[in-house]
Order: sequence, then structure tokens, then C-alpha cells
Amino acid sequence: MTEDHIVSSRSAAEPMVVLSNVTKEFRVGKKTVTAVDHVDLTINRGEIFAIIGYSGAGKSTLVRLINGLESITGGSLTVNGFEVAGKRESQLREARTNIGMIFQQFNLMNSRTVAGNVEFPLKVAGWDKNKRAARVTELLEFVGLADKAKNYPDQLSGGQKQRVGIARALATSPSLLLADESTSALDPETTAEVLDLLKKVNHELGITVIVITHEMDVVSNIADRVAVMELGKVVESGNVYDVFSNPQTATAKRFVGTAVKTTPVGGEAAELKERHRGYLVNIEITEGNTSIGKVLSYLGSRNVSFNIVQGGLETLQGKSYGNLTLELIGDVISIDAAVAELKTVTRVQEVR
Ligand SMILES: Nc1ncnc2c1ncn2[C@@H]1O[C@H](COP(=O)(O)OP(=O)(O)OP(=O)(O)O)[C@@H](O)[C@H]1O
Repeated sequence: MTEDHIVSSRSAAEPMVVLSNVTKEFRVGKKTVTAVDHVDLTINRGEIFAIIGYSGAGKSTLVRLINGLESITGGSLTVNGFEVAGKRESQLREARTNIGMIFQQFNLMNSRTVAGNVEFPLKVAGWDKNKRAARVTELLEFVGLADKAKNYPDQLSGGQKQRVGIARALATSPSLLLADESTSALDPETTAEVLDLLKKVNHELGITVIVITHEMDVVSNIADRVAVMELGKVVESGNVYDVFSNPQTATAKRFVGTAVKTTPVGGEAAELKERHRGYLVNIEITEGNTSIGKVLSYLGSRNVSFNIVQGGLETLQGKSYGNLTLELIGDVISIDAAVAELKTVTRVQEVR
């Protein structure tokens, strides 16, 4: 596939999606449900942006606003420079041709072959038959399924079905791809393959990708920036490393906790204290605090020994982050001095 297919006439500096104070309310009987609540978000051209949140956070509604399947009830929303608010269905349909979409359940037509599924949006867009055939071949090669053109969806694995979904989504050369829980039905290995393909779509074709997910691993594998949603609001957003190495909200902390061990609390803390009679502290590891090793190596000379009792390290965007829970053993004065020293290089929390 050549870049000519997807290069947009818009300036590279103009953001792909801008939400300003966007609200979406649904009337349910006499009640109003606010699914998206005063959201401000800018998604830059060419980036992979993740929106993460638990069920009911408002992620799918946000996607449906971006692709014009639902209309906003407040604020302003532009996609590729086009203001979506207040537009007629015919105008929205036109804008939607610039947006590709992939789904958790793939949404393939089982009565059509793989090639037939990929060809379908081209038929709808009025391409002539020869051009369609060449384009389908090109797309199936791009997603690594050239040999499956004549198969039917139910002859494919989940990962292969999602590859067909991606080929179909790319057919009319959109500049934005929305992936709504696109790997949630897949096992971890297949998830990694599909995410690699989405990275290829982004890197080789320059297509902006918005990934909606409830899985931290998906965000850390693929995204440049992330927004954390809760109850319709964006509660944190920014560079993936910055958000997850220093989460501010309980929701972001819970997501980080699914990837690495965080400061033990409650029953876990009580159990650790039962097993380890020294002074338990949790220290935070980030790329910036490289002196932790140096401080730990001093501890012996300060009459404090230590055990690492639990912890975990991960890398995000090539940088380390995580937590270690240490048992410090020594007299009270020496331990106080050791903790004070650790506090000069990282965040230290007593395990209570
Ligand atoms: N058409 C609708 N009518 C009424 N309420 C709706 C509608 N669509 C969504 N909601 C409500 O808006 C809130 C956000 O739903 P949404 O589906 O966007 O969340 P989500 O984060 O995508 O969760 P999930 O992953 O479970 O779909 C929920 O409280 C939901 O019940």
C-alpha cells in the first residue's frame, strides 16, 4: 500500500480529534444519564492514543460521538477539522468515510469470503470492479492474509478475523482508525499480534489510531498517550509513562496494579507483616531515581540490612517503573536514617 492512499490534505500540525467540553446525555424514562461529562481531549495526527476505563466509564459512547453515530449534547467536537456537532446524517456519513472502525466481535459477514468482506466498503463507495480487486489484494497482503482470500470468516482464528476487520477498515484509506476493545476477545499471544499490526498501520501508513480498552497491557504495549476515564469524565491524561509511573487517581492506580505490584495495603499488608518482622517500606522505582541501588548498597555500612519481600518492575515506552517492598532490619535509629536517605531519591511509604 502506498502512502498516497492515506496522506491527508490537512496540515500535519492540526490535531486529528479535538473534544472541547463535550457532554453526552441520554434520556432514560424520566432520568438523564450523563455518559460523557465535560470532556476535553486533543488527539494528535499520527499518534496512537488509548482511552482506558472500566465498564460504564463512557468509552464506547465517546467513540460513537467521534464517528458521528451519536450526537453530542454539549460542547464542540472536530474530527479531521470537521465540526461534528449539529450536522445532518448525510454530512456525517461523508465524514465517516475518513474513519475506519474495528470491533471486539469483528463484525464480519459470514456469508461472504474474506475478500468479499474487505471488498464491501469499496463497493459501497462505488469503486469499479478491477480497482476493487487490486485494492483487496493489496490490503490482504498488508495484513498477512493473502492466502485466505477465498476462505469464509468461520474458517479463521480470532486473530485472523481481526486482521480481516483491519483490512476492511483500511479499505477506503481513512486517516483515523478507531479500535473499540479490538483485542478483548483474543488470547494474550494473538492480542500481541493484532497490536503489532495496529502499530504497523500507524507507523507505515501514518494513520492515527484511537484504542479503547479496559486492559492496561494494551495501553502499555501500543499507546503514545492515554486518557483514563471514569463515570464519563477524563480523570487523567498524558504521556503513557508519565500517567502510569505516577498515577494520581484511584482508577489509574488500579490499572497500574494490574501490571505491577503496588504498595501493599489491607490484608496483603497484614500478611506481609506477619511473615516479616522487620520494618516494611515500599519504594517506588522510576527511570528518574537511578540512585536507589547506590542508597541500598550504603545500607549495610549504616547497620541496616534489607530483604526484598515483594515487588515488580515493568517497562513502558522503554523506561522502567514499579515498586519494591523492603524489609529493613536494624535498630530504630539506623532504620530512621536509612529511610531518610531513601526518601532523598524516591518515594517511600511505610507498609501499614
Ligand atoms: N443509548 C444509551 N441509552 C442510555 N444510556 C446509555 C446509552 N449508551 C450508554 N449509556 C450509559 O452511559 C454510560 C457509559 O456507557 P458506555 O457504554 O459508553 O461505557 P463503556 O466505558 O464503553 O463501558 P462498556 O465497556 O461496558 O461498554 C453507562 O452508564 C451506560 O449505561
